[in-house]
Amino acid sequence: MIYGQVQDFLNSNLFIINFKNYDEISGTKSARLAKSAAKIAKKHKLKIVVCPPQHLLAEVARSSSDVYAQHLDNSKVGSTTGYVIPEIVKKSRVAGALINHSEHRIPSNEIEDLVKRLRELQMISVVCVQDVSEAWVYAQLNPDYIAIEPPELIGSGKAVSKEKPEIITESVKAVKKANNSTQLLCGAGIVSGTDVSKALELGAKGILVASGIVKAKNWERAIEEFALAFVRK
Ligand SMILES: O=C(CO)COP(=O)(O)O
Repeated sequence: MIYGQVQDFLNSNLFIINFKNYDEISGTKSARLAKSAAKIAKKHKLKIVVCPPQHLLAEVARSSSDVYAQHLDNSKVGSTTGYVIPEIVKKSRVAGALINHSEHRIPSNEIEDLVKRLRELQMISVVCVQDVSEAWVYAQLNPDYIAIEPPELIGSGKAVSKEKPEIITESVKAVKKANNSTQLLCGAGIVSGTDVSKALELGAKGILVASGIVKAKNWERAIEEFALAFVRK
């Protein structure tokens, strides 16, 4: 992305679908889900990013421009084995990454290094946090996004925006206090358009969702329902 495009990107809402390792997205199904996301994104002029499993990143990124890794390792370019690193995935057209997801936590010094590395590579960084105090700590690193996800609501079908609205409003404040360009996303338990609308009403710039889309019977219909919440906000 050139500079102007990066700015446009950061000014718009963001809808990230984390495929995790659900069986529903195994093999060629990841590319199919990414294609549905791209179709709805285009229809509504909305930023929808997909995070397929690591081994499918390059394949999905061949046909979709908005692909982030679910995790990256802070290992060096060169003689390192079995790690997935920013410089190399960038060359397969991966545009960003989740860092420190609740299901793949890493030490704070690695979070700091990865945010810097992604910035230098002009890739988008999304630092996942579990509570408001972590939102404040990591917002000060100025990642592109902080994604707040209370771990107990992940995969529960009970939306953070309805169960714990205060965690979103407090995180918005924490991120603002850092006084930089970082923006807040939220996730955990989001399964409907009204969950999305509520998250946006509370001040989130977008959402990070997994099972609500991946496990839906009809992917396109579910993505469309979420997308409409962004369009109608
Ligand atoms: O962990 C999450 C996204 O990264 C949230 O998962 P669910 O949408 O399944 O609750």
